[in-house]
Amino acid sequence: MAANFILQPAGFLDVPPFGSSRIFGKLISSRFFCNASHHKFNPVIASICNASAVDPTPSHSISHGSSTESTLILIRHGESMWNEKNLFTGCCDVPLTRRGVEEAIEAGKRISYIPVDMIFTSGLIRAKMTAMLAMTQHHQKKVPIIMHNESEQATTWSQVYSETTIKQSIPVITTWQLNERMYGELQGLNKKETAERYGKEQVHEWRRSYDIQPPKGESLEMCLRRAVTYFKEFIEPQLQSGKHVMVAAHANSLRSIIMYLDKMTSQEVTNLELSTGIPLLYIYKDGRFSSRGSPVGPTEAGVYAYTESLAVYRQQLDEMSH
Ligand SMILES: O=C(O)[C@H](O)COP(=O)(O)O
Repeated sequence: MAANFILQPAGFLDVPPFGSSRIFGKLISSRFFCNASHHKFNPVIASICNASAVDPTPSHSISHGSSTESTLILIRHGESMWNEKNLFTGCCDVPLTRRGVEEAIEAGKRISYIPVDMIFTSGLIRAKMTAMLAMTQHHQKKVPIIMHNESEQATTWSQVYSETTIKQSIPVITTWQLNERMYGELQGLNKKETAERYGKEQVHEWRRSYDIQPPKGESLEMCLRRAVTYFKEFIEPQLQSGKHVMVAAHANSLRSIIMYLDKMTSQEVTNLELSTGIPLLYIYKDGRFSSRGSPVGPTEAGVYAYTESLAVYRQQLDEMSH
């Protein structure tokens, strides 16, 4: 039985009274919801649908009456080889430096006790590397698996056939909507040299203003339109259904998402700077996001005291490893 036919995807299917039967769940999912061919014109839906089938159960959730609490981790990728050279990168697909690899591993240690059921990354290797390296440190010891739904064949050829293995996996959805802003004709140029040529103020405006586009590139506002639309449409429903989500992306796609989460004005966001490899934690509850800053380390008590759920989850992981 193929992975995307096994379990109902949370958030897509209201199971009827007799739907707790696994068999019935299979039939419903395969016929109406998780059949890759059914979604062949919508790879995004297919991807998420398939992912939900990979890991259907939140690793730990606490419901308070009708409300569920879930965690959201945002992380900017570690230092890339063009960050090191101080080049405008945008949508150019460059890997992490050695330091970037270490930052990703360090970030992984900092979130090693925070539950993660699903990962969303941009389509760029520096974000994917960061997510994967971070997960090598997680105490849950689940394996992140990149979902391949770019074609029907890719979906079929990447099926997992063991339910036990599926339970030990974390689906990773990659999507261009979380990519770095497209920096247009600045891509590949040195930031310092560009400031010398066009003036510091002009370059600062291109880099930090909300609605001014760099030459032939995207403004933050344009980047926000695709990143936040994707977030609302595909990530928020997962949080609503109780899944704990990590998003590995980029300075500007994350600045736009944070602008939305923290309800920042277009003026406030101009001062928001994100360091490479620093995870940020949000708690999602009753349809609201509250920012909890950045977990400092697995031994630091503070962050786990924020919610009962996090404290219990941490304790469970500790018990499992002893
Ligand atoms: O694309 C880039 O060059 C960086 O990742 C972000 O650049 P910025 O700090 O100029 O926005």
